[in-house]
Amino acid sequence: MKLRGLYAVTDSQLLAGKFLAYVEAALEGGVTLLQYRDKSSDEARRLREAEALRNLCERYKTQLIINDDAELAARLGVGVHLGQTDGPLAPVRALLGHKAIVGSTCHASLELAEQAVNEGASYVAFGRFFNSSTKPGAPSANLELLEQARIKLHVPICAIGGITLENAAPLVAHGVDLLAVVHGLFGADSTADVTRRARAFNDLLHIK
Ligand SMILES: Cc1ncc(COP(=O)(O)OP(=O)(O)O)c(N)n1
Ligand SMILES: Cc1ncsc1CCOP(=O)(O)O
Ligand SMILES: [Mg+2]
Repeated sequence: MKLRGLYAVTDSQLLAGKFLAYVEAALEGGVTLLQYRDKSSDEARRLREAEALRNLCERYKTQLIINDDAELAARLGVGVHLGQTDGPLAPVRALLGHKAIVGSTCHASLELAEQAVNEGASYVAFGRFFNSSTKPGAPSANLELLEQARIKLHVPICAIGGITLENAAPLVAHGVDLLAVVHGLFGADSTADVTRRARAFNDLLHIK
C-alpha cells in the first residue's frame, strides 16, 4: 500500500505534560505515520514513551517510526527515520527487514534521494520548506525540487519544515505524498484543535 497522508512528528518540549493526550488526539483525526522524535539521551524514558506510542498506534492502525534510533526500532518492531548523519541506511534495512518502513532525510538533494532509494529507503524526505521553529537550521528546499523528484523517484515523497494548514496546499499540488508536521499540528491550544488540524491536513491531501 502506498504511503500517503499526514506524518505527525512528536516534540518532547512542545508536548511536555500533554504527550499522550495530544498524540491520541492527532491519531483520532487520522495519521498515516507517527514519528517519535526525542533528541534526549534518557534511554529509559525513550523506551517507555516509544512503547506507549506503539500501543496507541496499534489501536489506531497507525505506523510508528522512531527517529534516529534503529536499535530501538528493531526492539519494538517498528520503522525508523534516518538523517544524513545517523549512519548508513543499508545495514538498517538489513536489520529491520524488507517490510519495515525506513525513511531518509535528503534535504534539497535529488542525488541524496536517489542514493537513499538505492539503499532501500521506503520514502524520502525533503525540507525544510518554510521557517521552522523546531529545526531552524535545517537546509531549505523549494517546490521545483518536488517536481524533479516526482519525475525521477518512485517512492513516496515527504515534505517537512514549517508546514501549516495555511501553506501546505502547494506542496500537495507539487506531488507530495506525506506532510510531516510538528508545530502545525501539535502547536494547538487543545486536544480538540489537534484533531481538527489532523482532519484538515487529511482534507488537503484528499484523504477520507
Ligand atoms: C520525516 C522527517 N524528515 C526529516 C527529518 C530530519 O532528520 P534529521 O536530518 O536526521 O534531523 P533530526 O530530526 O534527527 O534532528 C525527520 N526527523 N523526519
Ligand atoms: C525535523 C525537521 N527536519 C527538517 S525541519 C524539521 C522540523 C519540523 O518541525 P516543524 O513542523 O515544527 O517545522
Ligand atoms: Mg536524525
